[in-house]
Amino acid sequence: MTNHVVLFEPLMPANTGNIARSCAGTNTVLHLIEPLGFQLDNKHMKRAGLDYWDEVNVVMHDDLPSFMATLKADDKLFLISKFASKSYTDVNYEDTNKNYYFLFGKETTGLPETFMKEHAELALRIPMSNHIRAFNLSNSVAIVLFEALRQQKFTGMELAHRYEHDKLKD
Ligand SMILES: C[S@@+](CC[C@H](N)C(=O)[O-])C[C@H]1O[C@@H](n2cnc3c(N)ncnc32)[C@H](O)[C@@H]1O
Repeated sequence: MTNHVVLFEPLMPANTGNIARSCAGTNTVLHLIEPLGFQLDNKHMKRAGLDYWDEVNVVMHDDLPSFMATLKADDKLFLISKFASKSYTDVNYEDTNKNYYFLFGKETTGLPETFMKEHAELALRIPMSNHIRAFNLSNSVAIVLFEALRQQKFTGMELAHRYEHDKLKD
């Protein structure tokens, strides 16, 4: 079982850097669908991802159809979009034999409308008030990813760690 975060044409390097850091910390594969709005060596992206960029398994895709062509019959794909009427919490992500792919839209225009309509049954919303247009992309990734990880009982992650200088222990 693996979790996959898929970013459709991300524009802002700091968002992708933050998401790369979250992926490194959760053993999640990061897929980037081109074109990107920045160079992968952008200093803002590197800074947001700090020293963690080398720890992330990054897979590049030329475009959305190329990414879709890599999916296997058993893979579970979800479109993460405010336009969905089903909540991301109303899905079971527990099956540890499956690959879960969470596809997020670009910061300005989200996912393409025709693609959304073709796969409407796969769309999931993060509940939100009407005071904002949408959540930030990297926050949206963290919200959905950690619900999947919670249901998977944080498999492969450390629930506790003994640090050399530990603020809670001697
Ligand atoms: C800044 S939002 C883009 C908003 C854009 N106007 C749109 O049409 O989706 C960037 C991405 O974050 C995710 N996102 C933000 N808020 C969300 C919400 N309430 N529910 C689900 N996804 C959300 C989506 O993947 C979205 O494409």
